[in-house]
Amino acid sequence: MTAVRLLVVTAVRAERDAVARGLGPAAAVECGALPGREMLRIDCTGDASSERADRTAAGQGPVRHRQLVADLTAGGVGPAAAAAATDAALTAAAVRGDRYHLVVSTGIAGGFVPVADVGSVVVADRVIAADLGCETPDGFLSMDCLGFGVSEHACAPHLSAAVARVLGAVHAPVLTVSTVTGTEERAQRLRQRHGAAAEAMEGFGVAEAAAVHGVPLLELRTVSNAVGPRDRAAWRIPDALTALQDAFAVLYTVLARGAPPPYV
Ligand SMILES: O=C(O)c1cccc(C(=O)CC[C@H]2O[C@@H](n3cnc4c(=O)[nH]cnc43)[C@H](O)[C@@H]2O)c1
Repeated sequence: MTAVRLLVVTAVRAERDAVARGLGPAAAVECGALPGREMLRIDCTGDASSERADRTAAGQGPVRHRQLVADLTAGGVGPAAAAAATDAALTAAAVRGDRYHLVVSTGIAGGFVPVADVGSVVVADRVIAADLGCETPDGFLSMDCLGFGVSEHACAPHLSAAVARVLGAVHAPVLTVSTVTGTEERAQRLRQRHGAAAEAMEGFGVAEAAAVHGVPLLELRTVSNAVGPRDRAAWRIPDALTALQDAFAVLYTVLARGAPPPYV
């Protein structure tokens, strides 16, 4: 079976480590693929995942798992940091002649309640740069309206739909913002303009780099807070990190046992 090579980009280490726990139990090793950047590598097909295959297949005969090698990086908060980290990793892989099959942008997010409640999982069908453009008296003009490029990227349609189905997740647009929404007014404006399920700060940056390299994209978010008036005390970050870990355990089975790459 073809080995799947995966690049996972989070904003912070707590998210990266939750992903590593979900993809485990194989140990993550520092692979130092890039100067000045930490990269964890997990080969999910070691002895430990053979045990997992045995558990999964108990009483059903042997189930073969595709080899899955995941590189995990915490690229920083915001679309610029995310784009830089993703491009660096994709360029290094291309130079090594060892290209990735899939890039996953992931972490916690704000949810547009009730489409995505706190504690829920969102898999993007597309990522939208929601505050990159021009504010005018007649409304917001996006990058494509201005003729400066695109303002959204599609995620791998079949894969993202399959992952959402298996996870029981919301499958809808995820916004990328440089400024976290902190008022009901802006939340309503974004809700009406895009019909999105969640907002976060990195997806579009990851997507821009992935598009340049021609690598398919997934964005998977777990909801730690409602989009709207700032209420830090209501954030459920530990729960969202646990949900992220659980979601990646499921993603592992989809990638290791579902349709092989190329992802479409
Ligand atoms: O201190 C605050 O009030 C505050 C409010 C919202 C977000 C933050 C962050 O530090 C979030 C940064 C981090 O988490 C993702 N995230 C989570 N929830 C949201 C959200 O509602 N809107 C945008 N981003 C969110 C984001 O991707 C960043 O990586 C602090």
